[in-house]
Amino acid sequence: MTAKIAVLAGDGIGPEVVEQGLKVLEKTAQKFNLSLEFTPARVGGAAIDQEGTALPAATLQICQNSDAVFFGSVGGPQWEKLPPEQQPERAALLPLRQTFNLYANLRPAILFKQLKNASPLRADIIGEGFDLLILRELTSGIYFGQPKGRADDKAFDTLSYRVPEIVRIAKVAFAAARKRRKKVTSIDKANVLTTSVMWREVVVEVAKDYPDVALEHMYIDNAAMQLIKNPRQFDVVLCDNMFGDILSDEASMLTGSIGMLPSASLSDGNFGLYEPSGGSAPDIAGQNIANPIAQILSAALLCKYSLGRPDAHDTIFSAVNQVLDENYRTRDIMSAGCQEVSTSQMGELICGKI
Ligand SMILES: NC(=O)c1ccc[n+]([C@@H]2O[C@H](COP(=O)([O-])OP(=O)(O)OC[C@H]3O[C@@H](n4cnc5c(N)ncnc54)[C@H](O)[C@@H]3O)[C@@H](O)[C@H]2O)c1
Ligand SMILES: CC(C)[C@H](C(=O)O)[C@@H](O)C(=O)O
Ligand SMILES: [Mg+2]
Repeated sequence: MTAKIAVLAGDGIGPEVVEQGLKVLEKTAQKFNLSLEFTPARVGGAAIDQEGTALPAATLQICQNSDAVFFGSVGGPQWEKLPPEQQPERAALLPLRQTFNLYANLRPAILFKQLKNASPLRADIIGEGFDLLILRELTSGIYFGQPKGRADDKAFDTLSYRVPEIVRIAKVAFAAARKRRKKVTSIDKANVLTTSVMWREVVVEVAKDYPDVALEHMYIDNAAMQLIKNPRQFDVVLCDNMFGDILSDEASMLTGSIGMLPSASLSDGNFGLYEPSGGSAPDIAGQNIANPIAQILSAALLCKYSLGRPDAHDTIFSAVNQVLDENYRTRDIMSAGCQEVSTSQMGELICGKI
């Protein structure tokens, strides 16, 4: 059976890194005899410029007809003068997440041992490395709560959660932890926020069905500090939408660069949207220097979750490992004694190991 993949490259470095991700997916498909059909579609600022809207109906239709969306990134200074609700992030990415009910956002932050020198952490803190999973609730919380708006000299957003929204993301966290090191750290601000008090209560309830998984609670401010003090204490880090956004960027840097952090946004079935956790990086766009590994590892997650092929995932992961073993680095993860390569060279090198 042919798997249909919508390709939404978007803005900034999006097209450059998506091209490398596609090369890797094509090579992987050959190796594993998978039939993949790619359909490109415009999104974000690129779609605004061509069609006057960040998420054209045709793009949404292509996504609806697909088994997965391979997404680059959207946004940039050119579109920041538009009314906020027309800008790429709010008019394309958030509606996509909501339309497909992609409530579970997996952001695995893994320190490849070859990148110890690229991490800002001290060697004794890194130890043998770390492998944590930031699990971010993606379709509720302050991003989507109503009302939001402005009146006179006031602006407001609403942070709200319903119990079932917390139950479902907590179940994903415990199920994931069961296959890992059996620990969930639930992040909240229950000393101040009413939503967090309920979040904590609900997580405690859900935990009763997973007695084999240890649960701890941590305030967001402490978590931001503990991540740097000792990232190895974490296994699955369960966060609401906003806290997960922030902690995942922080965790990415501990692995060497935001250019290393992939993500999978999932719902209850096999459909998913796969994108790097970072953005369109306008400061380096068009220079062929962006790190494509986050996009390539997002392709690996696509194989695992939407195609049901963990073997293809592992092959891509191992290809990245081998290229790092050979000391090839993009600029963001460069260190002494390594060879600097461009975005496209990194993509080629990884393809060569598949
Ligand atoms: N999912 C998305 O589409 C997404 C995510 C985050 C930000 N954005 C948008 O991207 C634009 C820029 O946002 P920002 O600057 O806050 O965040 P950003 O992640 O784009 O960039 C932050 C810094 O990280 C660097 N960086 C990011 N990805 C990199 C890569 N693959 N390789 C090497 N360096 C990389 C950038 O050069 C920059 O210095 C904004 O319009 C923002 O809204 C989009
Ligand atoms: C671009 C923005 C809307 C998005 C978010 O905040 O979710 C991004 O920062 C991310 O982490 O995917
Ligand atoms: Mg973010």
